[in-house]
Amino acid sequence: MTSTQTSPLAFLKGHGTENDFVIVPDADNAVDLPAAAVARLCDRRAGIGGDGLLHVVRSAAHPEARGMADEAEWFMDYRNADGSVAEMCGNGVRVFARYLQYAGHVTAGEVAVATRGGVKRVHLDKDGSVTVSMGRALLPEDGVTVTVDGRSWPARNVNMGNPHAVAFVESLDHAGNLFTEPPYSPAEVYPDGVNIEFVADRGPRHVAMRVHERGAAETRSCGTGACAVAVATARRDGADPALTGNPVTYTVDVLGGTLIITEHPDGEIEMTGPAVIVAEGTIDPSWLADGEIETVND
Ligand SMILES: N[C@@H](CCC[C@H](N)C(=O)O)C(=O)O
Repeated sequence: MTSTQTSPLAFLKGHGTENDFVIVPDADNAVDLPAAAVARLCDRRAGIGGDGLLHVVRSAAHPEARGMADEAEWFMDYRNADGSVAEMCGNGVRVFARYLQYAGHVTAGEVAVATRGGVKRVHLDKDGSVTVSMGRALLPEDGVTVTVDGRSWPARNVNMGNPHAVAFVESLDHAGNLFTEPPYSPAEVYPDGVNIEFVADRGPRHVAMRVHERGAAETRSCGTGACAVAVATARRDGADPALTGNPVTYTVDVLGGTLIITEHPDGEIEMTGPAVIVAEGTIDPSWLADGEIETVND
């Protein structure tokens, strides 16, 4: 926000499987949101609190989204809790679509949302869940070794528009407290940082995960992470839809609920789960413009 912002700023709060977001509607892209302001808003003690922030802007009004304006009227300008910019957020885009419906910008049915990871088609299902077509996963050959409390695991490199390292563990407790990012090597594999998922088996086509998110620490869910986990698990299980010609569906339990992930033979990945708006209000502009950021989201 610029120091010239003097009128109260509208916000909403929403979450998808408890991956929670501050939502800032700003159709004309008139609000400047530097990293410090985003971190202040996402601070759980001194601010509103969230794993990230959804800046809701018309695509035509945002330099990064103008090229997508013909396909998608709205752009999800996604920020992590520490203020850093991310390419994509799977739960965020489902909550973003729920917000568009809540605000009357769209009715139930399908809505296209522009993201830094391209245009995503989101379906507001009649049962209250939200399904998003996430596109295809990339599976670079190079992986890393992740270490927690003296235990190490190989982690599969999966790119869902944003980077993920997926490690299979015997118990999710082995991921430790995840207050800080687990060390991984070689670091060069992820020059822009990475989201790290720990996965444990729960049954046939059913896994559970915990995640350390880039720019936010441990969160209770990560949509792109759940997709990365489903793809990595399918490859581990010898269930590559491109080879079998059959879609494969995984149930992925996260700390905040359950996501259903289907990978189709053409590589397209669909994710379904809840997305809710829980509150709305106004931000005091003098509070936001003022003061130091002393704590990070936890
Ligand atoms: N929680 C999100 C992912 C948000 C971005 C991530 N922290 C990154 O920096 O890549 C999701 O639901 O996908």
